[in-house]
Amino acid sequence: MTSTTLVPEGATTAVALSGVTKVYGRGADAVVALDRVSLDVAPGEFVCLVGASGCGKSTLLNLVAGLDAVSGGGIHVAGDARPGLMFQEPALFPWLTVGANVEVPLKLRGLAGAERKTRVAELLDTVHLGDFARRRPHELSGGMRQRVALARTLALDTPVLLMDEPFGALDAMTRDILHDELERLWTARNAAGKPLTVLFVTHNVREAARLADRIVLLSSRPGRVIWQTPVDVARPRRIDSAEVATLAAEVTDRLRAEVGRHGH
Ligand SMILES: Nc1ncnc2c1ncn2[C@@H]1O[C@H](COP(=O)(O)OP(=O)(O)OP(=O)(O)O)[C@@H](O)[C@H]1O
Repeated sequence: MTSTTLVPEGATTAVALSGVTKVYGRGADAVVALDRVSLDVAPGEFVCLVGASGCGKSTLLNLVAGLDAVSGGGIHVAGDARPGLMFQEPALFPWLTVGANVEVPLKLRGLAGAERKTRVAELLDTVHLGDFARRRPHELSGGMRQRVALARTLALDTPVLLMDEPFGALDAMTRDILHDELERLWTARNAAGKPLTVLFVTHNVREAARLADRIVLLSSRPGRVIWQTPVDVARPRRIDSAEVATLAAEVTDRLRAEVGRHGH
């Protein structure tokens, strides 16, 4: 099975991948990273992509972000909106204050000075950093820096958020808090009629079961969609709940079977 979708027929999609193939290099050195991946993501849907190391998860996000070109197939992002991208490293400008970091996308979007100030304050409040606008990144903890990165990505006012292991470098407690915050702001955006579609890559199956509306499992290289499941667990969720643990165990079994099939 290389082409699957759980989005009801006729529903609009925020991100559509159809038969996406990505090959790096040429000839004998060619690496097929993705092989005919098809995936429709509904507006406001939270999709977690899981898979063994090297199965092409980051490649997929980079292609959706427009940072690289597909070798075959097509990608459509609704309204041709530029997605926001967040990585494991916050990638903040160390010489700028927290507020100035969040202001960068607003300047690029051409917002006037007064409007920028208001928006920076709102965004920092959203991630509970209202009192830290004048600090510099090195004065903050890792979790706080990732919150600044999230505020800066939200400043793009994008309907599509691409997250590549964004909490992978954080301790479990901090990650837990950021899961709550991300879920809260994602729920608020959807409730306000400004859907936030999230494509979230993780190695951590518990994290996927904690956050996702749908979990999509990619095969080992070349990456293909081999299995997916809706997550019917009421929100807000807890990562240590029995329902999340049961689903995570099922995904782990599937992942183990896939890794075992490939011997790596
Ligand atoms: N620029 C590149 N040139 C050649 N091969 C590449 C390039 N980028 C990625 N690859 C290869 O493509 C495959 C998919 O890489 P990718 O980083 O997308 O996987 P991943 O699932 O995100 O991995 P991980 O979980 O380890 O982060 C890997 O085999 C990788 O070595």
